[in-house]
Amino acid sequence: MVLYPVIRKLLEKRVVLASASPRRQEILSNAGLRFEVVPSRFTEKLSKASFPTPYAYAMETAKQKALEVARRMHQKDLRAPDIVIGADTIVALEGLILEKPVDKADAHKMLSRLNGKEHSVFTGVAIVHCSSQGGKLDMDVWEFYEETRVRFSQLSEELLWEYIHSGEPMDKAGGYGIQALGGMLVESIHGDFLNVVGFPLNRFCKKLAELFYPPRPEDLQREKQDSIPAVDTFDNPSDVEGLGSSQGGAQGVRDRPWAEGGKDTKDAGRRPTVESLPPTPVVELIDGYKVSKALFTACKMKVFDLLRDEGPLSTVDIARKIDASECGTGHLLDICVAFGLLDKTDRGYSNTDLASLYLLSDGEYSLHSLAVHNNNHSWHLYNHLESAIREGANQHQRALQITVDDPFQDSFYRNKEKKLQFMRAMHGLINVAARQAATAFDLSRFSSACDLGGCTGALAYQLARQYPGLKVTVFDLPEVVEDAVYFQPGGPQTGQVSFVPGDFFRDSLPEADLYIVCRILHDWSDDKVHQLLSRISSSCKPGGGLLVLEMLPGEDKREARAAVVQSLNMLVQTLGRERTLSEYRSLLQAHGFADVRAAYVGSIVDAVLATRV
Ligand SMILES: Cc1cn([C@@H]2O[C@H](COP(=O)(O)OP(=O)(O)OP(=O)(O)O)[C@@H](O)[C@H]2O)c(=O)[nH]c1=O
Repeated sequence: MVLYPVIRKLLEKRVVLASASPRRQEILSNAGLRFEVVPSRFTEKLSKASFPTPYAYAMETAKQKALEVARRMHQKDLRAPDIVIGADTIVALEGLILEKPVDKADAHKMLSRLNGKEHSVFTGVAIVHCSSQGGKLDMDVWEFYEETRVRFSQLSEELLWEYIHSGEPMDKAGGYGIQALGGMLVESIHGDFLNVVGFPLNRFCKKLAELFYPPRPEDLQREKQDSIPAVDTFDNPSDVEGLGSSQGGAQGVRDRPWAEGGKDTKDAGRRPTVESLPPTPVVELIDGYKVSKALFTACKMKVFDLLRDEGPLSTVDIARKIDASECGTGHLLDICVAFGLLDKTDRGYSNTDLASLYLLSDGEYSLHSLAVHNNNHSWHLYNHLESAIREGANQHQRALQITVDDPFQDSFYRNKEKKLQFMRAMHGLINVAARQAATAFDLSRFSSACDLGGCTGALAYQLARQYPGLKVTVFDLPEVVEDAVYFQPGGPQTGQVSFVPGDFFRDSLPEADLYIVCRILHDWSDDKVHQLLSRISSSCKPGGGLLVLEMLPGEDKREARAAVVQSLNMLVQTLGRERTLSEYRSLLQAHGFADVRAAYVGSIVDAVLATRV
């Protein structure tokens, strides 16, 4: 029996599980999936230190496992499967990533660490969608992860050793198997059990459903209920696929009684009554701005820095130190707790791991400046969203009394403090996305790259780290380059990266095998994009590459919420918009690029790589 209709869709495809884990095989075959098993030969040797989070490491390993199998199968019989699934399960405790123990002593070390404490189990999953044309393999990658929190009870040495001698720990992340004897070590679990066992089946099904049946607004209600549709909900999967986005077909409303409540319905008897109203995400949507604003304010008032330096602290102490009322501070802190940014115990408030990672003003992956930038700048523009919608244009004139021909030169770069604020915000954002962007494709065939509009060099340094033979030039306006020095990391990569001042619309571009535009094209109108692509195309040698890093909305390939929000943002703030993969494909082909490939890698950017003909 197949509960999720999307599993049925996969029955028509050649699916390969790139995993030797018997648990994964069992979980997926129990779900009714039909697949071949081709264990990956990718050795799990990625440098853990180069990942901002444990789950980023698990997702990358999962992706590499799946890509290795897809490439190998393609090479072997020139027929890649349609879909390759890779997964990687890790245990994370206090910043440490635990994989499978190498021997009994290692298992003992791991289990002793976990003893009496709560840890997280992350499984990263990569779904690689393959297609081949003329013998060339194209791969789109979709990735996600699931976290489950597991608490071990306090265990004696004797019990630990007895468990280790059972042999069970050896092929399992963290040195235990929750599904068997190891279940006795576990006091509590919060989250998906199967995720601990090795495969987050529930999230996998939801992800597939998103990919194959992108959600319609009215589906949000059901999503909120987080339910798996009943068996008979989608008897014929094609019914669901065929639903139009506007009115919904006759088949479509079968499992959406609320869809019939509209003015035009003939069946007014099925209108929801106040007793039968479904849970609504609308209030949450309405309240969204309050939460954003609370986060901006906590960042501005440096609450997270304070708690890093002096926490845990009580409300009274925090209020005194940030020079605020006790009652107001209490509200702010409670919101931060409710949204997972602060922990509250008898000893007071302290930062959660999430806040420590992203919200300290000087953290390596700090998004603090991005929050402050949204507060100080974007917020004012969004006050005029209605005008932006009516006029189809950005709102600098109305909100900030400036006419904008160039959204950067005119609004940020005229004032040193504004410029640095903007650079800090972009630096944080790109730093978080840089690793996924740099590894979305294998770029090792290029020996030089030029990052156009590369700002502080956040992406350039990550590229240098990933490809030790690559020389990267960051090309940006003189006023940006003069301050990029404040953002340079130390380390061996410094020598690989250089900065050249210039305007990519006017000055000649530095020579390179690979040109990169990361979150640049979305700032500009089609005319300007054509101008820039034509300049890149003239500088790029045949066989050279162009890597476009932008969000890719539409294409029915994945949930596109972040991309459509970003596209709206471009309307309000710039002269551009987000473009779909088909649009990029046409643009790039029009300027002499071919072999256009996409990788759906993250929530901040996706990647499109093309080769100069
Ligand atoms: C915490 C826990 C883990 N596991 C197993 O740990 C392996 C992780 O290793 P991996 O590297 O993700 O996978 P693998 O087994 O090496 O297979 P592959 O996908 O080929 O790399 C997987 O087996 C999982 O089931 C359990 O069976 N039970 C548990 O409670």
